[in-house]
Amino acid sequence: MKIVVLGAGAWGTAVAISAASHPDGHEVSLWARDAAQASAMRAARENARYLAGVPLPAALRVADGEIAPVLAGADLVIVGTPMAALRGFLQQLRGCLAPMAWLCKGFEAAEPGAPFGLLAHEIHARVAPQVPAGALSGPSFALEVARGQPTALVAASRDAAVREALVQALHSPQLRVYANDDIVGVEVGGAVKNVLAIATGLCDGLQLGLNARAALITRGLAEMTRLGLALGARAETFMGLSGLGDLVLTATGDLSRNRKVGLLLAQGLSLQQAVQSLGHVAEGVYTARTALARARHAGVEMPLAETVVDLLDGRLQADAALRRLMERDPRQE
Ligand SMILES: NC(=O)c1ccc[n+]([C@@H]2O[C@H](COP(=O)([O-])OP(=O)(O)OC[C@H]3O[C@@H](n4cnc5c(N)ncnc54)[C@H](O)[C@@H]3O)[C@@H](O)[C@H]2O)c1
Ligand SMILES: O=P(O)(O)OC[C@H](O)CO
Repeated sequence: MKIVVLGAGAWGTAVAISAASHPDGHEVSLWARDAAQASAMRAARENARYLAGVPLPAALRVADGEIAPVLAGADLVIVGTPMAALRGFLQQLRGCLAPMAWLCKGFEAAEPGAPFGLLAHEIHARVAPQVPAGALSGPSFALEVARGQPTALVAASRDAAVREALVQALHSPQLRVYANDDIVGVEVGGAVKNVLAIATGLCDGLQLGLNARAALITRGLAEMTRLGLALGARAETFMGLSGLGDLVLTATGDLSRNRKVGLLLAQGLSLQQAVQSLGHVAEGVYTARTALARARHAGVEMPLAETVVDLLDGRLQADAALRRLMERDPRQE
């Protein structure tokens, strides 16, 4: 296959490395918007800024500049940027006939005048519905995938051809790719787990204990599922890789940037300091407000997300956040 990955951050690069190492011998291009970064990657055969120490396979070509020539003849196009850049790429890809998939996990910030922001498949439906598309999600730290460590992902799309293209491109002895047609469930899981990972980082940073962490993850899963069901997802999706799987990984794995934001807030850093120190995107910071706005619009209660939003917006101090959650009225599980 000829595969193009747009965006040379940590995850775009890791997915491109994985595709270029595939036993079927795919031809893979990784496009970076920054020409200097692309040229450094070509020279060093490494993405030193985002994935230092992992060599780029010989079958991986690094591109920059105009996107159209890079896309020519592609069998699969993967957008590897954060959520905030997806709409712009979908607009550019309107004429694309090849299956495409995005890697971002989150809700877009609300457009001016809109009551709330959208999930990626909702942006796709409005901007480029004619392009066959879907999401690649699931529990996956870029560094582990780039190193070829065992990982299982989910190819989510209502379009079977997109699910099949992703499986054909990436399923390998190192990387299992499961197909799922519940794109709403897969995307709600991928977005909300980022918010919950901030909460878990905070909980662990404040040394509240393992009981508290388990309670947070379990109640977080309930919260995520409630929102998903209200938006049309299937309940069983939340028990799978893109729900429970990604929530456990991101909430407990120290490679998570979202978890790290929570840990840094617990140390007393401001949100700005925490975000700046990462050097990578932490989608939960941008997604939390939209997730909560969607929940309110759908009449769904999300006390954990609400607490994270109040914390991020400076209305609540770290140590008061847990008190508020613990002081809620008793209820049925
Ligand atoms: N890193 C991971 O382990 C991982 C795993 C699964 C999913 N994700 C998701 O993938 C998405 C990307 O994450 P990441 O870790 O690669 O982020 P990152 O911060 O490492 O890199 C982001 C990349 O996107 C590029 N970019 C940003 N805006 C752009 C624009 N407008 N046009 C072109 N390029 C642009 C940046 O230059 C950078 O190369 C996020 O939504 C994240 O939640 C990340
Ligand atoms: O580092 P994070 O918190 O953005 O999480 C990365 C992946 O989404 C984990 O599946």
